Amino acid sequence: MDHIINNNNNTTPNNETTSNAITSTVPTNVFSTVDSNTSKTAKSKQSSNSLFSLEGYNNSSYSKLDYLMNNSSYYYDNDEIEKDPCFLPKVNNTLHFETKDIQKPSPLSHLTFNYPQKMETITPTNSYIVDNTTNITADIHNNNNNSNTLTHQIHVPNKFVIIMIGLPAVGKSAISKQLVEYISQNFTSSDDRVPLRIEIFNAGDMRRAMSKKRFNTVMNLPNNSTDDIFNPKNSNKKEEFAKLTLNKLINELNNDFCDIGIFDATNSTVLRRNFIFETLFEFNNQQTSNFNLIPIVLQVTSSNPNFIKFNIHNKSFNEDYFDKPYHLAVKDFASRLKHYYSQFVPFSTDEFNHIIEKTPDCNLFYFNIIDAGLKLIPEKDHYNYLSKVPTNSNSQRIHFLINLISSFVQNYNQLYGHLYVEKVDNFFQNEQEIQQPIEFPQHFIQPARVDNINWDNSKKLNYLSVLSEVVNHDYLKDLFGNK
Ligand SMILES: Nc1ncnc2c1ncn2[C@@H]1O[C@H](COP(=O)(O)OP(=O)(O)OP(=O)(O)O)[C@@H](O)[C@H]1O
Ligand SMILES: O=P(O)(O)OC[C@H]1O[C@](O)(CO)[C@@H](O)[C@@H]1O
Repeated sequence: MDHIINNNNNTTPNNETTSNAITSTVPTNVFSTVDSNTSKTAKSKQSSNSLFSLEGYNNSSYSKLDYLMNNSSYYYDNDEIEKDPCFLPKVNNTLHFETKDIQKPSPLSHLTFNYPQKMETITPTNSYIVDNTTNITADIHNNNNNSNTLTHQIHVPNKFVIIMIGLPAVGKSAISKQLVEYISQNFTSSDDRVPLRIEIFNAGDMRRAMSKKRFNTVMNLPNNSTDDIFNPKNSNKKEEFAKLTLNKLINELNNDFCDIGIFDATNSTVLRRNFIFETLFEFNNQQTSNFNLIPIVLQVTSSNPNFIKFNIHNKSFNEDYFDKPYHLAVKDFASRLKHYYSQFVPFSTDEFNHIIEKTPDCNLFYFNIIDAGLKLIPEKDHYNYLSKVPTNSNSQRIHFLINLISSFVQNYNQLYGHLYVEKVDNFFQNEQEIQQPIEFPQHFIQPARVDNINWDNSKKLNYLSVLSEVVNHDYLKDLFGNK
């Protein structure tokens, strides 16, 4: 459906006065925009054919507006303006919209824009944007000082990208799934709100899918070949999978298949995160982007050795190791973890501040979950940066989601974390029963996954034995020594 800028001036157009009797005086055209803090008005430079012009906008808003305008059709008193309207090259940050042979706006006439449908979702990013709703008001003044005000709001919906950060096996994927559940549950109970659709995009799944395509197998231990992609010296391969995952996420958001994309990867280096933020902000500035993407960082940290051991244990049953014996899987994952610890840089408030300094017109949110929510983060240590003060329903959506995530994080331990902590405690209950390492029995040579289904106490003791051997005091010291 096309969107029409309607005349919202109560003055009814009067055909008698909309004759072509335009004086040679160039009408003063005003294109004004409103934002929640300030009202900005850009007056036209008077130019012979200028219908209106805009000044004071920066490159990105200029290019979007330029695109918007060039892809619109224009009607003047219900007659389509036949000659393509065009823009003069931008001079001094002023956008001049010109038509070659249009009659100049006459008293009380209508000017109508038809935006192509996709324009509805274009995200202008700058000063003329009000929380992603663009108020475009064009006052066409004539020399009698009558004016018609043409107003239209372009709603540019927000979508959200939750960027998980954390070392392998800290629980990012588990928490992502819990967050999906939490958000979905809280939406179903709401009255008139449209539920937000959430999807998880996991870089490990992408790696496995791509490797499967390439080798028709996922049998190679990711860490047991010359191709060790977890070794920092091979990081470019891993980066490719991350890029593919992020692209997939952005595409699905842009095609409106979901509203929130969770980017589930370690995102453990500043370089990677810079890439993510730049990609998202560039997307927001692109003319072809249908939505404005708001990044939300959710960092998961765990320093409890039992948590780490338990998680490594669980990881040895994941898809990377479905055909591998338990002890090999544990060793391999432990070695992967070492690589990650050696290069991990936690997301910090400095990094947060740096991003918003570089991109002051962005929105950015930052949350932490530490040790399954056992360590509480003071509310003030969750960071919110909203460059645009919300006013309308579009921004209510941001507030609603951010409040929801905030309450998920603040109450994480009561909501989900305590169950996990219980499981860890149960798992280690009998650890003291292990006197010395046990010989690997036959079932350890079988694929680990088979064993995991119904492990009895004796198997558990064997698991603990292997774990204690691999993830031992020296290993943990080495791990944390790197930090
Ligand atoms: N908060 C948690 N709630 C429930 N289970 C958890 C939690 N944290 C860790 N786990 C357990 O630890 C294992 C590893 O967690 P998970 O796979 O979520 O880690 P991850 O950070 O996504 O790891 P990776 O980066 O290697 O994919 C899971 O199988 C899960 O059983
Ligand atoms: O590319 P990143 O940020 O290291 O994260 C993805 C990787 O993290 C892991 O989940 C680490 O265990 C792998 O499965 C996956 O390949």
